Amino acid sequence: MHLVSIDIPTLALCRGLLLMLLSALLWFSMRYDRDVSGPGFWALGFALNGLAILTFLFDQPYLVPILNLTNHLATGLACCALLFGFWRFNLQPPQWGVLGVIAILPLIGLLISNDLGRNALLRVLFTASAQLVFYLALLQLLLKPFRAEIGQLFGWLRVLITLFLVFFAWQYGQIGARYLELQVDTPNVLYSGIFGIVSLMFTLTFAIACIALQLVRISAGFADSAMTDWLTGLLNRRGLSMLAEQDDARRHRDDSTSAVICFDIDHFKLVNDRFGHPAGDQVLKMLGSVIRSNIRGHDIAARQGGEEFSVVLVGGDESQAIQVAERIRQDFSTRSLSLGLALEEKLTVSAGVVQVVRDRTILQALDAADIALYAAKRAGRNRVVAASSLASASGR
Ligand SMILES: Nc1nc2c(ncn2[C@@H]2O[C@H](COP(=O)(O)OP(=O)(O)OP(=O)(O)O)[C@@H](O)[C@H]2O)c(=O)[nH]1
Repeated sequence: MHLVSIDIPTLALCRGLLLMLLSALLWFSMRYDRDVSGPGFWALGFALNGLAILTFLFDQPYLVPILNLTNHLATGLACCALLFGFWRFNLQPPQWGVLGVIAILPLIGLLISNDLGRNALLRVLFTASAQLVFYLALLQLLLKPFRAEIGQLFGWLRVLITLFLVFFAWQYGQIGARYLELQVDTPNVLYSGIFGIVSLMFTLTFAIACIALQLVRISAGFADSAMTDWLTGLLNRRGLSMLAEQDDARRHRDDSTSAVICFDIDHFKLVNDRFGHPAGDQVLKMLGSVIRSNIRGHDIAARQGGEEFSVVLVGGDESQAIQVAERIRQDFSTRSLSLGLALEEKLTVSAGVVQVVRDRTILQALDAADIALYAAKRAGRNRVVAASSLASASGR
């Protein structure tokens, strides 16, 4: 009994064309992305997938060998491109062995089925095995999102793939049973039709999920650049305020400390006046890189504007901050020589240091560090002054 009548070529046409369309959309989205390699491979993968499916539209006997070859080659390469795209997207190294298996299994299936001439089922089973390897590799890859924003989408994709794998196992389990000439009593046309529709829905949802992943990454990139200083790559004032708030909440929760340092390049105006703004920019970039190389990964570094930089030593105290500030001060004056500016003296920085006391915020501590910084300037520059030393001096 036929409950529904499903026209396989029409289904193939819809699926092939929709995949091409989604591939074009992914291609288009790459205009807004700095790292285009991941989505570029997805676009290629979906286009190849579409091409493989469109081969089902033709049924002229003389075309069968070339269509079979195209279908198998395109299916294997499509899975490789999609997987490779996920590796690139997730900033992980590709596993070439897995790609090799996925690309070669469908071709082996094609060769064996032609040589043995038994029937087309063997060929289908080899292609399905390659796809199974692809889905399993993908499931494993989706366990490790490279940034928090995409974690939820990765979770949804895992659920989608797992559900599809159930259908996949059911369909190809039946084909395998037929190949082994086991007795399976199923209305195959209807079931293949249902599998065709499920497979269509899955592939389209999968392609749309890739577009969504790409959009989330693009918007996360925009958010990052709104918080980043264009010249040094450190945080800007906005980024600093956001992370400072997070650190305030953490200290409140853990009842722990942090320390802040403010830096200002001494007589920086002279550099601009004598060597021009581009040379001044070089000096600012260098201080940014000196700071970055002297703090730990979870510390916060920002260029607040002009030649003023600040650092939050997360979980640090005043004595650690003095050490770090001293290290940066010395490193900066040594490395400034490498810029080759014809200055009579080395370039130097002054710094103000303060420990963030209980019930105060990082932004309040930065104001106190600024006062210490200007005390360092008044005392002759090229030195580190702790806010606590000012308080004890004024208390005396
Ligand atoms: N090249 C460059 N210069 C900048 C930038 N932002 C601010 N400046 C310059 O930084 C200089 C700051 O000068 P001042 O505030 O007078 O300070 P200073 O010359 O460093 O003197 P002291 O801080 O008292 O040691 C000005 O000349 C600004 O034009 C920037 O993004 N690039």
